[in-house]
Amino acid sequence: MKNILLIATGGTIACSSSDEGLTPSANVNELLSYIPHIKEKCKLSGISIMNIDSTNMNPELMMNIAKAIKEYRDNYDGFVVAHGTDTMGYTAAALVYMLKNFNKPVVITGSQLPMEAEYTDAKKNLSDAIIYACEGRAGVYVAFDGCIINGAHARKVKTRSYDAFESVNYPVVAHIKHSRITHNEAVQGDYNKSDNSGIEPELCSDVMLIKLFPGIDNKIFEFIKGHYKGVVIESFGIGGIPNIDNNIVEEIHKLIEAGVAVVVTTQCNYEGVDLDIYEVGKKLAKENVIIAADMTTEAVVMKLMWALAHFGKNAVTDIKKYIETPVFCDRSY
Ligand SMILES: NC(=O)C[C@H](N)C(=O)O
Repeated sequence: MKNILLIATGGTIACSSSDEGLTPSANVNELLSYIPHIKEKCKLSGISIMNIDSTNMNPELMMNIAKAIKEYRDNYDGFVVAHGTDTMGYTAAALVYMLKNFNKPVVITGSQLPMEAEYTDAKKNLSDAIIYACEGRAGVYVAFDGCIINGAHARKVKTRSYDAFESVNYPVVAHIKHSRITHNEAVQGDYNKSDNSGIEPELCSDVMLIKLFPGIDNKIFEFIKGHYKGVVIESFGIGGIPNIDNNIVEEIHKLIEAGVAVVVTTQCNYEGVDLDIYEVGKKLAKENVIIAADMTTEAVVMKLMWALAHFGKNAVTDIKKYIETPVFCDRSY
């Protein structure tokens, strides 16, 4: 029987109703008490390392999740993280980078309704996550509504429905129905075997994320130059960046000259950026602009945080190389 550790962090899955609204309160053993049948599938232990609504998640706390996995890495065959759904896509992506050289499964899950609610999705999601962790397929995944999603591609797309998560720009890795897994073998072969050389739980949070909109004021870029080591810019469409009245292309030149790591992604959900299509983009691509390709914004923000923690400011060439190289199939080009 596989030995699995459940790491509880809070989220709706652990919430109870109170006069102030839903608050995370159930501890890890209470969560497990709702799925007694799972004991037939594996040996389970649980720890609570925080009990927060995931709107309060931050890089420091994400690092604590990675550190807990590092601490228990040799004692278990797989790990399940119970987490709020609102920032789950960010934490999943952060774990992909912090754990990229870890060769055991880490499955993150949560729910739209609390475990104690009558029509909760929590029991299924938690059971599915544990069942997938028992499979022994290394990597970081999100288990939600019967889907197993690559941790670098999970995005919350619905605020209320059970099918809240989508696998953006990558196929669903497996489906789980009535505890039975159907693997999508077409994608399994893509994963490189990690060398288990170590968990690197460091992130640098000196990062800004900007979504362009018609009329955006350039002054924000001057502020970014003085305060951040990296910025992710959600451009228009396949990579459109204003260069006439509101010359943001010029601002990007200045940021790069100042040693800030500038990543260009898109505000479209699907298919990614390609700066080679339009003239403005082509010019930018020749500089040290980092191209996010079809990574999700969640993944690119966390990859930048990981890269900045390891390569530092003024190491933009190394950061560019790292971000533009696929890790756990986070980008397809
Ligand atoms: N469904 C949820 O888990 C939402 C909650 N606000 C959280 O992210 O912690």
